[in-house]
Amino acid sequence: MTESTDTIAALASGGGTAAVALIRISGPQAEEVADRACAGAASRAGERRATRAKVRDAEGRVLDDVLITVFRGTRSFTGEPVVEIACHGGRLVTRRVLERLLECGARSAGPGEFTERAFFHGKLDLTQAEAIMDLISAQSDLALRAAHEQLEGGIGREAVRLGEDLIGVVAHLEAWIDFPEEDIDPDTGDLFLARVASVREGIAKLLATAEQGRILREGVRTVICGRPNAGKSSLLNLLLGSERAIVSDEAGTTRDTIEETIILDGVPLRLVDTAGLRDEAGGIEREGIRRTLHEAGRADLLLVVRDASLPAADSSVELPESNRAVTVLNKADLGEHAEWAEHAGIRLSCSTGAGLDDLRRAIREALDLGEADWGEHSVAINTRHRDCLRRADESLETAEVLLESAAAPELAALELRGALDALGEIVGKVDTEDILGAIFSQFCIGK
Ligand SMILES: Nc1nc2c(c(=O)[nH]1)N(C=O)[C@@H](CNc1ccc(C(=O)N[C@@H](CCC(=O)O)C(=O)O)cc1)CN2
Ligand SMILES: Nc1nc2c(ncn2[C@@H]2O[C@H](COP(=O)(O)OP(=O)(O)OP(=O)(O)O)[C@@H](O)[C@H]2O)c(=O)[nH]1
Ligand SMILES: [Mg+2]
Repeated sequence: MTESTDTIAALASGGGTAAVALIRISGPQAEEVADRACAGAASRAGERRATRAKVRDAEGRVLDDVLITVFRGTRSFTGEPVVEIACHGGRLVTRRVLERLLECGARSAGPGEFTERAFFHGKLDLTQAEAIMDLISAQSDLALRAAHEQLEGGIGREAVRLGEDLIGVVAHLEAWIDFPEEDIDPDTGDLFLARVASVREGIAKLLATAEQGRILREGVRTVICGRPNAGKSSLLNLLLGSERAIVSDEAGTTRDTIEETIILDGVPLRLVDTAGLRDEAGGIEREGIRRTLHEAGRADLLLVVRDASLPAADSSVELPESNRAVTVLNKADLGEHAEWAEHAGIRLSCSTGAGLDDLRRAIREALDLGEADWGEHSVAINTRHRDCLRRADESLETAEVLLESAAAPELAALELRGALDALGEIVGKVDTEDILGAIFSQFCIGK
Protein backbone atom coordinates (compact mmCIF):
# COMPACT_ATOMS: atom_id res chain seq x y z
CA MET A 1 0.00 0.00 0.00
CA THR A 2 1.34 3.35 -1.05
CA GLU A 3 1.10 6.51 1.05
CA SER A 4 0.12 9.61 -0.90
CA THR A 5 2.28 12.60 -0.11
CA ASP A 6 0.23 15.37 -1.68
CA THR A 7 -3.36 16.45 -1.29
CA ILE A 8 -5.67 16.62 -4.27
CA ALA A 9 -8.93 18.46 -4.87
CA ALA A 10 -11.52 18.42 -7.63
CA LEU A 11 -15.17 18.92 -8.37
CA ALA A 12 -16.86 15.54 -7.92
CA SER A 13 -20.28 16.51 -9.25
CA GLY A 14 -21.19 17.47 -12.82
CA GLY A 15 -19.88 20.66 -14.36
CA GLY A 16 -23.21 22.34 -15.11
CA THR A 17 -25.22 24.73 -12.99
CA ALA A 18 -26.95 22.94 -10.11
CA ALA A 19 -28.36 23.65 -6.67
CA VAL A 20 -25.36 22.12 -4.94
CA ALA A 21 -21.93 20.96 -6.10
CA LEU A 22 -19.57 18.58 -4.34
CA ILE A 23 -15.86 19.28 -4.10
CA ARG A 24 -13.60 16.61 -2.65
CA ILE A 25 -10.22 17.07 -1.03
CA SER A 26 -8.16 13.94 -0.39
CA GLY A 27 -4.70 13.42 1.07
CA PRO A 28 -2.73 13.86 4.28
CA GLN A 29 -3.32 17.64 4.35
CA ALA A 30 -7.04 17.52 3.51
CA GLU A 31 -8.11 18.85 6.87
CA GLU A 32 -5.44 21.61 6.95
CA VAL A 33 -6.37 22.77 3.46
CA ALA A 34 -10.03 22.96 4.41
CA ASP A 35 -9.17 24.68 7.69
CA ARG A 36 -7.27 27.39 5.87
CA ALA A 37 -10.17 27.98 3.50
CA CYS A 38 -12.87 27.74 6.19
CA ALA A 39 -11.29 29.43 9.22
CA GLY A 40 -10.63 26.19 11.11
CA ALA A 41 -14.10 24.73 10.56
CA ALA A 42 -12.78 21.34 9.44
CA SER A 43 -10.88 20.52 12.60
CA ARG A 44 -13.86 21.66 14.69
CA ALA A 45 -16.25 19.43 12.72
CA GLY A 46 -17.27 16.04 14.05
CA GLU A 47 -16.25 13.04 12.00
CA ARG A 48 -18.49 12.26 9.00
CA ARG A 49 -21.05 14.88 10.03
CA ALA A 50 -22.31 17.56 7.70
CA THR A 51 -21.16 20.82 9.27
CA ARG A 52 -22.01 24.37 8.23
CA ALA A 53 -19.03 26.55 7.32
CA LYS A 54 -17.96 29.57 5.29
CA VAL A 55 -15.29 29.45 2.62
CA ARG A 56 -13.34 32.73 2.59
CA ASP A 57 -10.78 34.18 0.21
CA ALA A 58 -7.31 35.34 1.30
CA GLU A 59 -8.75 38.72 2.37
CA GLY A 60 -11.40 37.10 4.50
CA ARG A 61 -14.31 37.80 2.16
CA VAL A 62 -16.92 35.09 2.08
CA LEU A 63 -16.85 33.05 -1.14
CA ASP A 64 -19.66 30.70 -0.20
CA ASP A 65 -21.79 29.33 2.57
CA VAL A 66 -21.19 25.55 2.51
CA LEU A 67 -21.55 22.21 4.26
CA ILE A 68 -18.36 20.28 4.94
CA THR A 69 -17.90 16.66 5.89
CA VAL A 70 -14.62 15.43 7.33
CA PHE A 71 -13.48 11.82 6.94
CA ARG A 72 -10.49 11.19 9.21
CA GLY A 73 -7.82 8.50 9.08
CA THR A 74 -8.49 5.80 6.53
CA ARG A 75 -12.27 5.69 6.84
CA SER A 76 -13.10 7.36 3.56
CA PHE A 77 -13.71 6.52 -0.08
CA THR A 78 -10.01 6.97 -0.90
CA GLY A 79 -8.73 5.37 2.30
CA GLU A 80 -6.97 8.58 3.38
CA PRO A 81 -8.16 11.80 5.01
CA VAL A 82 -10.93 13.42 2.98
CA VAL A 83 -12.91 16.63 3.33
CA GLU A 84 -15.97 17.11 1.18
CA ILE A 85 -17.35 20.55 0.56
CA ALA A 86 -20.92 20.88 -0.63
CA CYS A 87 -21.06 24.41 -2.00
CA HIS A 88 -23.65 26.20 -4.11
CA GLY A 89 -23.73 24.74 -7.58
CA GLY A 90 -23.16 27.79 -9.75
CA ARG A 91 -20.26 27.55 -12.16
CA LEU A 92 -18.52 30.64 -10.84
CA VAL A 93 -19.04 29.84 -7.16
CA THR A 94 -17.68 26.33 -7.54
CA ARG A 95 -14.72 27.59 -9.51
CA ARG A 96 -13.87 30.20 -6.87
CA VAL A 97 -14.16 27.69 -4.02
CA LEU A 98 -11.98 25.16 -5.84
CA GLU A 99 -9.40 27.84 -6.68
CA ARG A 100 -9.33 28.84 -3.03
CA LEU A 101 -8.59 25.23 -2.02
CA LEU A 102 -5.72 25.12 -4.50
CA GLU A 103 -4.42 28.36 -2.98
CA CYS A 104 -4.62 26.73 0.43
CA GLY A 105 -2.32 23.87 -0.54
CA ALA A 106 -4.27 21.32 -2.58
CA ARG A 107 -3.33 20.29 -6.09
CA SER A 108 -5.82 19.73 -8.93
CA ALA A 109 -6.65 16.03 -9.17
CA GLY A 110 -6.04 14.18 -12.45
CA PRO A 111 -8.61 11.91 -14.09
CA GLY A 112 -9.57 8.99 -11.85
CA GLU A 113 -7.07 10.01 -9.19
CA PHE A 114 -9.49 9.60 -6.26
CA THR A 115 -10.39 6.10 -7.38
CA GLU A 116 -6.73 5.32 -8.04
CA ARG A 117 -5.96 6.28 -4.45
CA ALA A 118 -8.81 4.08 -3.25
CA PHE A 119 -7.17 1.25 -5.20
CA PHE A 120 -3.70 1.92 -3.78
CA HIS A 121 -5.13 2.01 -0.27
CA GLY A 122 -6.77 -1.36 -0.79
CA LYS A 123 -10.35 -0.06 -0.72
CA LEU A 124 -11.05 -1.42 -4.20
CA ASP A 125 -9.48 -3.89 -6.57
CA LEU A 126 -9.06 -3.03 -10.23
CA THR A 127 -12.28 -4.68 -11.33
CA GLN A 128 -14.15 -2.60 -8.76
CA ALA A 129 -12.45 0.58 -9.95
CA GLU A 130 -13.54 -0.27 -13.47
CA ALA A 131 -17.02 -1.01 -12.17
CA ILE A 132 -17.30 2.56 -10.90
CA MET A 133 -16.71 3.81 -14.42
CA ASP A 134 -19.18 1.28 -15.84
CA LEU A 135 -21.72 2.38 -13.24
CA ILE A 136 -21.38 6.03 -14.16
CA SER A 137 -21.64 5.34 -17.88
CA ALA A 138 -24.35 2.65 -17.67
CA GLN A 139 -27.19 3.31 -20.10
CA SER A 140 -29.50 0.51 -19.09
CA ASP A 141 -30.75 -1.22 -15.97
CA LEU A 142 -28.98 -4.46 -16.88
CA ALA A 143 -25.70 -2.63 -17.39
CA LEU A 144 -26.26 -0.95 -14.04
CA ARG A 145 -26.89 -4.28 -12.36
CA ALA A 146 -23.75 -5.80 -13.89
CA ALA A 147 -21.73 -2.79 -12.73
CA HIS A 148 -23.10 -3.15 -9.18
CA GLU A 149 -22.31 -6.84 -9.19
CA GLN A 150 -18.76 -6.03 -10.26
CA LEU A 151 -18.50 -3.25 -7.67
CA GLU A 152 -19.53 -5.77 -5.04
CA GLY A 153 -16.46 -7.73 -6.11
CA GLY A 154 -18.07 -10.52 -8.18
CA ILE A 155 -15.47 -10.78 -10.92
CA GLY A 156 -12.53 -9.96 -8.67
CA ARG A 157 -13.54 -12.65 -6.18
CA GLU A 158 -13.80 -15.24 -8.93
CA ALA A 159 -10.38 -14.31 -10.37
CA VAL A 160 -8.84 -14.50 -6.90
CA ARG A 161 -10.48 -17.87 -6.22
CA LEU A 162 -9.11 -19.32 -9.46
CA GLY A 163 -5.68 -17.94 -8.61
CA GLU A 164 -5.80 -19.53 -5.17
CA ASP A 165 -6.65 -22.90 -6.70
CA LEU A 166 -3.61 -22.57 -8.92
CA ILE A 167 -1.26 -21.48 -6.14
CA GLY A 168 -1.90 -24.83 -4.48
CA VAL A 169 -0.77 -26.66 -7.60
CA VAL A 170 2.25 -24.41 -8.16
CA ALA A 171 3.42 -24.72 -4.55
CA HIS A 172 3.10 -28.48 -4.66
CA LEU A 173 4.86 -28.73 -8.02
CA GLU A 174 7.69 -26.41 -6.98
CA ALA A 175 8.24 -28.31 -3.74
CA TRP A 176 8.58 -31.38 -5.80
CA ILE A 177 11.06 -29.74 -8.21
CA ASP A 178 13.14 -28.75 -5.18
CA PHE A 179 13.35 -32.38 -4.10
CA PRO A 180 14.02 -34.15 -7.36
CA GLU A 181 15.02 -37.35 -5.60
CA GLU A 182 11.33 -37.93 -4.90
CA ASP A 183 9.77 -39.37 -8.00
CA ILE A 184 6.62 -37.89 -9.41
CA ASP A 185 3.80 -39.92 -8.08
CA PRO A 186 1.43 -40.60 -11.00
CA ASP A 187 -1.54 -39.99 -8.72
CA THR A 188 -0.22 -36.57 -7.83
CA GLY A 189 0.31 -35.84 -11.51
CA ASP A 190 -3.34 -36.68 -12.18
CA LEU A 191 -4.38 -34.51 -9.29
CA PHE A 192 -2.47 -31.56 -10.74
CA LEU A 193 -4.09 -32.10 -14.10
CA ALA A 194 -7.55 -32.31 -12.58
CA ARG A 195 -7.02 -29.05 -10.71
CA VAL A 196 -5.67 -27.25 -13.75
CA ALA A 197 -8.65 -28.52 -15.73
CA SER A 198 -11.05 -27.20 -13.12
CA VAL A 199 -9.38 -23.77 -13.15
CA ARG A 200 -9.67 -23.76 -16.94
CA GLU A 201 -13.36 -24.54 -16.59
CA GLY A 202 -13.77 -21.55 -14.30
CA ILE A 203 -11.92 -19.38 -16.80
CA ALA A 204 -14.12 -20.62 -19.63
CA LYS A 205 -17.23 -19.70 -17.61
CA LEU A 206 -15.99 -16.16 -17.12
CA LEU A 207 -14.90 -15.88 -20.75
CA ALA A 208 -18.38 -16.89 -21.83
CA THR A 209 -19.69 -13.62 -20.35
CA ALA A 210 -17.43 -11.46 -22.54
CA GLU A 211 -19.92 -11.03 -25.34
CA GLN A 212 -22.62 -10.10 -22.84
CA GLY A 213 -20.21 -7.65 -21.24
CA ARG A 214 -19.43 -5.97 -24.53
CA ILE A 215 -23.11 -5.68 -25.35
CA LEU A 216 -23.95 -4.23 -21.93
CA ARG A 217 -21.15 -1.68 -22.17
CA GLU A 218 -21.41 -0.77 -25.84
CA GLY A 219 -24.89 -1.87 -26.83
CA VAL A 220 -26.04 -4.37 -29.45
CA ARG A 221 -25.01 -3.09 -32.89
CA THR A 222 -28.31 -3.38 -34.69
CA VAL A 223 -28.09 -2.58 -38.37
CA ILE A 224 -31.24 -1.83 -40.35
CA CYS A 225 -30.76 -2.74 -43.99
CA GLY A 226 -32.69 -3.53 -47.13
CA ARG A 227 -33.59 -2.14 -50.57
CA PRO A 228 -34.18 1.60 -51.02
CA ASN A 229 -37.67 2.68 -49.99
CA ALA A 230 -38.35 -0.47 -47.97
CA GLY A 231 -38.94 1.69 -44.90
CA LYS A 232 -35.63 1.43 -43.03
CA SER A 233 -35.59 5.02 -41.87
CA SER A 234 -39.26 4.74 -40.98
CA LEU A 235 -38.37 1.74 -38.82
CA LEU A 236 -35.56 3.62 -37.09
CA ASN A 237 -37.98 6.44 -36.32
CA LEU A 238 -40.65 4.05 -35.11
CA LEU A 239 -38.26 2.27 -32.73
CA LEU A 240 -36.88 5.58 -31.49
CA GLY A 241 -40.28 7.16 -31.13
CA SER A 242 -39.08 10.30 -32.90
CA GLU A 243 -38.59 11.56 -36.45
CA ARG A 244 -34.83 11.29 -36.37
CA ALA A 245 -34.18 10.19 -39.97
CA ILE A 246 -35.57 11.74 -43.15
CA VAL A 247 -38.27 9.59 -44.69
CA SER A 248 -39.42 10.08 -48.29
CA ASP A 249 -40.85 8.09 -51.14
CA GLU A 250 -37.74 8.87 -53.14
CA ALA A 251 -35.56 5.78 -53.36
CA GLY A 252 -32.07 6.55 -52.06
CA THR A 253 -33.08 9.10 -49.41
CA THR A 254 -30.64 7.91 -46.78
CA ARG A 255 -27.10 8.35 -48.03
CA ASP A 256 -25.08 7.91 -44.86
CA THR A 257 -25.45 5.78 -41.75
CA ILE A 258 -27.38 7.26 -38.81
CA GLU A 259 -26.88 5.90 -35.28
CA GLU A 260 -29.15 6.19 -32.25
CA THR A 261 -29.46 4.17 -29.04
CA ILE A 262 -32.65 2.70 -27.62
CA ILE A 263 -33.12 0.48 -24.57
CA LEU A 264 -34.95 -2.77 -25.12
CA ASP A 265 -35.66 -4.80 -22.00
CA GLY A 266 -32.83 -3.09 -20.20
CA VAL A 267 -30.33 -3.73 -22.99
CA PRO A 268 -29.02 -0.87 -25.11
CA LEU A 269 -29.41 -1.32 -28.86
CA ARG A 270 -27.26 0.87 -31.07
CA LEU A 271 -29.56 1.25 -34.04
CA VAL A 272 -27.88 2.00 -37.36
CA ASP A 273 -30.03 3.18 -40.27
CA THR A 274 -28.27 2.67 -43.58
CA ALA A 275 -28.44 3.58 -47.26
CA GLY A 276 -30.65 1.21 -49.26
CA LEU A 277 -28.92 -1.57 -51.15
CA ARG A 278 -29.27 -1.79 -54.92
CA ASP A 279 -26.97 -2.76 -57.75
CA GLU A 280 -27.60 0.05 -60.19
CA ALA A 281 -26.37 2.79 -57.86
CA GLY A 282 -23.54 5.13 -58.70
CA GLY A 283 -21.62 8.03 -57.15
CA ILE A 284 -22.46 9.05 -53.61
CA GLU A 285 -25.10 6.37 -53.33
CA ARG A 286 -22.52 3.74 -54.08
CA GLU A 287 -20.35 4.99 -51.23
CA GLY A 288 -23.42 4.85 -49.00
CA ILE A 289 -23.95 1.23 -49.99
CA ARG A 290 -20.32 0.43 -49.28
CA ARG A 291 -20.87 1.78 -45.77
CA THR A 292 -24.05 -0.22 -45.38
CA LEU A 293 -22.23 -3.44 -46.20
CA HIS A 294 -19.42 -2.51 -43.84
CA GLU A 295 -21.93 -1.91 -41.01
CA ALA A 296 -23.82 -5.09 -41.82
CA GLY A 297 -20.56 -7.02 -41.64
CA ARG A 298 -19.90 -5.95 -38.05
CA ALA A 299 -23.46 -6.03 -36.78
CA ASP A 300 -24.57 -8.06 -33.77
CA LEU A 301 -28.05 -8.10 -35.21
CA LEU A 302 -29.46 -7.37 -38.67
CA LEU A 303 -32.95 -6.05 -39.19
CA VAL A 304 -33.61 -6.83 -42.83
CA VAL A 305 -36.49 -4.66 -44.03
CA ARG A 306 -38.52 -5.77 -47.04
CA ASP A 307 -41.52 -4.16 -48.67
CA ALA A 308 -44.18 -6.84 -48.30
CA SER A 309 -46.55 -5.10 -50.68
CA LEU A 310 -44.16 -5.94 -53.52
CA PRO A 311 -43.13 -9.31 -54.98
CA ALA A 312 -40.24 -10.86 -53.05
CA ALA A 313 -37.77 -10.37 -55.89
CA ASP A 314 -38.28 -6.58 -55.70
CA SER A 315 -36.90 -6.42 -52.19
CA SER A 316 -34.20 -9.05 -52.20
CA VAL A 317 -30.76 -8.03 -51.01
CA GLU A 318 -27.43 -9.72 -50.68
CA LEU A 319 -26.05 -9.43 -47.20
CA PRO A 320 -23.13 -10.84 -45.28
CA GLU A 321 -23.85 -14.08 -43.45
CA SER A 322 -25.36 -13.43 -40.06
CA ASN A 323 -26.56 -15.79 -37.41
CA ARG A 324 -28.66 -13.06 -35.91
CA ALA A 325 -31.07 -11.55 -38.38
CA VAL A 326 -34.72 -10.65 -38.17
CA THR A 327 -36.67 -10.15 -41.37
CA VAL A 328 -39.23 -7.36 -41.21
CA LEU A 329 -42.03 -7.52 -43.77
CA ASN A 330 -42.92 -3.85 -43.79
CA LYS A 331 -45.89 -1.91 -45.20
CA ALA A 332 -48.29 -4.59 -43.98
CA ASP A 333 -51.02 -1.91 -44.11
CA LEU A 334 -50.82 -1.90 -47.92
CA GLY A 335 -51.77 -5.56 -48.08
CA GLU A 336 -49.34 -8.38 -48.46
CA HIS A 337 -48.21 -9.68 -51.81
CA ALA A 338 -49.17 -13.35 -52.27
CA GLU A 339 -45.54 -14.43 -52.54
CA TRP A 340 -44.97 -13.73 -48.83
CA ALA A 341 -47.68 -16.08 -47.61
CA GLU A 342 -45.25 -18.81 -46.51
CA HIS A 343 -42.64 -16.41 -45.15
CA ALA A 344 -42.04 -16.30 -41.41
CA GLY A 345 -40.91 -12.66 -41.25
CA ILE A 346 -42.37 -10.16 -38.80
CA ARG A 347 -45.39 -8.32 -40.24
CA LEU A 348 -45.05 -4.65 -39.50
CA SER A 349 -46.45 -1.35 -40.56
CA CYS A 350 -44.21 1.59 -39.82
CA SER A 351 -47.13 3.83 -40.78
CA THR A 352 -49.54 2.50 -38.16
CA GLY A 353 -47.13 0.87 -35.72
CA ALA A 354 -49.00 -2.44 -35.98
CA GLY A 355 -46.63 -5.36 -35.33
CA LEU A 356 -44.13 -3.39 -33.27
CA ASP A 357 -44.59 -5.62 -30.23
CA ASP A 358 -44.00 -8.70 -32.39
CA LEU A 359 -40.81 -7.12 -33.68
CA ARG A 360 -39.59 -6.33 -30.17
CA ARG A 361 -40.28 -9.91 -29.16
CA ALA A 362 -38.41 -11.24 -32.20
CA ILE A 363 -35.38 -9.06 -31.40
CA ARG A 364 -35.43 -10.22 -27.81
CA GLU A 365 -35.51 -13.85 -28.95
CA ALA A 366 -32.77 -13.35 -31.52
CA LEU A 367 -30.55 -11.92 -28.78
CA ASP A 368 -31.55 -14.25 -25.94
CA LEU A 369 -32.43 -11.23 -23.88
CA GLY A 370 -34.95 -12.92 -21.62
CA GLU A 371 -34.58 -12.12 -17.92
CA ALA A 372 -33.81 -15.77 -17.28
CA ASP A 373 -30.81 -15.61 -19.58
CA TRP A 374 -29.36 -12.34 -18.37
CA GLY A 375 -30.85 -11.58 -15.03
CA GLU A 376 -29.20 -14.24 -12.90
CA HIS A 377 -25.62 -14.12 -14.17
CA SER A 378 -25.15 -10.41 -14.30
CA VAL A 379 -21.39 -10.87 -14.10
CA ALA A 380 -20.05 -9.66 -17.42
CA ILE A 381 -16.32 -9.27 -18.00
CA ASN A 382 -14.76 -6.46 -20.04
CA THR A 383 -12.14 -6.74 -22.77
CA ARG A 384 -9.25 -6.26 -20.36
CA HIS A 385 -10.46 -9.13 -18.19
CA ARG A 386 -10.99 -11.19 -21.32
CA ASP A 387 -7.41 -10.65 -22.48
CA CYS A 388 -6.01 -11.59 -19.06
CA LEU A 389 -8.19 -14.71 -18.93
CA ARG A 390 -7.17 -15.77 -22.42
CA ARG A 391 -3.50 -15.41 -21.54
CA ALA A 392 -4.04 -17.39 -18.36
CA ASP A 393 -5.82 -20.10 -20.29
CA GLU A 394 -3.09 -20.36 -22.93
CA SER A 395 -0.48 -20.81 -20.22
CA LEU A 396 -2.61 -23.45 -18.55
CA GLU A 397 -3.07 -25.29 -21.81
CA THR A 398 0.69 -25.43 -22.29
CA ALA A 399 1.13 -26.46 -18.66
CA GLU A 400 -1.29 -29.32 -19.18
CA VAL A 401 0.73 -30.67 -22.08
CA LEU A 402 3.93 -30.40 -20.04
CA LEU A 403 2.35 -32.02 -17.02
CA GLU A 404 0.96 -34.87 -19.09
CA SER A 405 4.37 -35.73 -20.45
CA ALA A 406 5.88 -35.20 -16.96
CA ALA A 407 9.10 -34.38 -18.80
CA ALA A 408 9.73 -30.83 -17.70
CA PRO A 409 8.04 -29.95 -14.41
CA GLU A 410 10.08 -26.73 -14.20
CA LEU A 411 8.58 -25.51 -17.43
CA ALA A 412 5.12 -26.52 -16.30
CA ALA A 413 5.64 -24.55 -13.09
CA LEU A 414 6.74 -21.56 -15.13
CA GLU A 415 3.59 -21.70 -17.23
CA LEU A 416 1.46 -22.00 -14.10
CA ARG A 417 3.20 -18.91 -12.68
CA GLY A 418 2.44 -17.12 -15.93
CA ALA A 419 -1.22 -18.03 -15.60
CA LEU A 420 -1.20 -16.82 -11.98
CA ASP A 421 0.24 -13.47 -13.04
CA ALA A 422 -2.38 -13.08 -15.75
CA LEU A 423 -5.15 -13.81 -13.22
CA GLY A 424 -3.50 -11.42 -10.74
CA GLU A 425 -3.57 -8.66 -13.33
CA ILE A 426 -7.37 -8.79 -13.35
CA VAL A 427 -7.63 -7.45 -9.82
CA GLY A 428 -4.36 -5.51 -10.01
CA LYS A 429 -2.40 -7.77 -7.67
CA VAL A 430 0.71 -8.04 -9.83
CA ASP A 431 2.75 -5.02 -10.83
CA THR A 432 0.69 -3.36 -13.50
CA GLU A 433 1.69 0.27 -13.74
CA ASP A 434 0.85 0.80 -17.40
CA ILE A 435 -2.47 -0.98 -16.97
CA LEU A 436 -3.32 1.39 -14.13
CA GLY A 437 -2.45 4.35 -16.31
CA ALA A 438 -4.66 3.04 -19.10
CA ILE A 439 -7.62 2.47 -16.80
CA PHE A 440 -7.57 5.59 -14.67
CA SER A 441 -6.89 7.98 -17.53
CA GLN A 442 -10.31 7.04 -18.91
CA PHE A 443 -12.00 8.34 -15.78
CA CYS A 444 -13.28 11.85 -15.54
CA ILE A 445 -11.60 14.33 -13.25
CA GLY A 446 -13.11 14.27 -9.77
CA LYS A 447 -13.80 10.51 -9.87
N1 LIG B 1 -20.67 12.51 -0.66
C1 LIG B 1 -20.27 11.45 -1.34
N2 LIG B 1 -21.18 10.65 -1.91
C2 LIG B 1 -20.78 9.57 -2.61
C3 LIG B 1 -19.42 9.23 -2.75
C4 LIG B 1 -18.47 10.10 -2.14
O1 LIG B 1 -17.25 9.92 -2.24
N3 LIG B 1 -18.94 11.18 -1.44
N4 LIG B 1 -19.06 8.08 -3.47
C5 LIG B 1 -17.84 7.94 -4.08
O2 LIG B 1 -17.67 7.25 -5.06
C6 LIG B 1 -20.07 7.04 -3.67
C7 LIG B 1 -20.22 6.23 -2.42
N5 LIG B 1 -19.06 5.45 -2.15
C8 LIG B 1 -18.35 5.51 -0.98
C9 LIG B 1 -17.54 4.45 -0.69
C10 LIG B 1 -16.87 4.41 0.51
C11 LIG B 1 -16.99 5.45 1.41
C12 LIG B 1 -16.33 5.40 2.74
O3 LIG B 1 -16.39 6.35 3.51
N6 LIG B 1 -15.72 4.28 3.10
C13 LIG B 1 -15.11 4.07 4.38
C14 LIG B 1 -16.17 3.82 5.45
C15 LIG B 1 -16.99 2.60 5.17
C16 LIG B 1 -18.34 2.63 5.86
O4 LIG B 1 -18.57 3.40 6.78
O5 LIG B 1 -19.18 1.83 5.42
C17 LIG B 1 -14.16 2.92 4.31
O6 LIG B 1 -14.19 2.19 3.34
O7 LIG B 1 -13.37 2.79 5.24
C18 LIG B 1 -17.77 6.55 1.09
C19 LIG B 1 -18.46 6.56 -0.10
C20 LIG B 1 -21.33 7.69 -4.09
N7 LIG B 1 -21.72 8.77 -3.18
N1 LIG C 1 -47.89 2.49 -46.43
C1 LIG C 1 -46.73 2.44 -45.82
N2 LIG C 1 -45.72 3.23 -46.23
C2 LIG C 1 -44.55 3.15 -45.59
C3 LIG C 1 -44.35 2.29 -44.49
N3 LIG C 1 -43.09 2.42 -44.07
C4 LIG C 1 -42.51 3.35 -44.86
N4 LIG C 1 -43.40 3.80 -45.76
C5 LIG C 1 -43.16 4.79 -46.81
O1 LIG C 1 -42.17 4.29 -47.68
C6 LIG C 1 -41.36 5.36 -48.18
C7 LIG C 1 -39.90 5.05 -47.91
O2 LIG C 1 -39.67 5.07 -46.52
P1 LIG C 1 -38.22 5.29 -45.92
O3 LIG C 1 -38.32 5.02 -44.48
O4 LIG C 1 -37.67 6.60 -46.32
O5 LIG C 1 -37.46 4.14 -46.66
P2 LIG C 1 -35.91 3.77 -46.60
O6 LIG C 1 -35.83 2.29 -46.62
O7 LIG C 1 -35.26 4.47 -45.50
O8 LIG C 1 -35.41 4.32 -47.99
P3 LIG C 1 -33.95 4.83 -48.43
O9 LIG C 1 -33.42 5.69 -47.37
O10 LIG C 1 -34.25 5.57 -49.68
O11 LIG C 1 -33.14 3.62 -48.67
C8 LIG C 1 -41.85 6.62 -47.48
O12 LIG C 1 -42.74 7.29 -48.34
C9 LIG C 1 -42.59 6.08 -46.27
O13 LIG C 1 -43.61 6.94 -45.82
C10 LIG C 1 -45.44 1.47 -44.09
O14 LIG C 1 -45.36 0.66 -43.16
N5 LIG C 1 -46.59 1.59 -44.79
MG1 LIG D 1 -33.77 5.82 -45.42
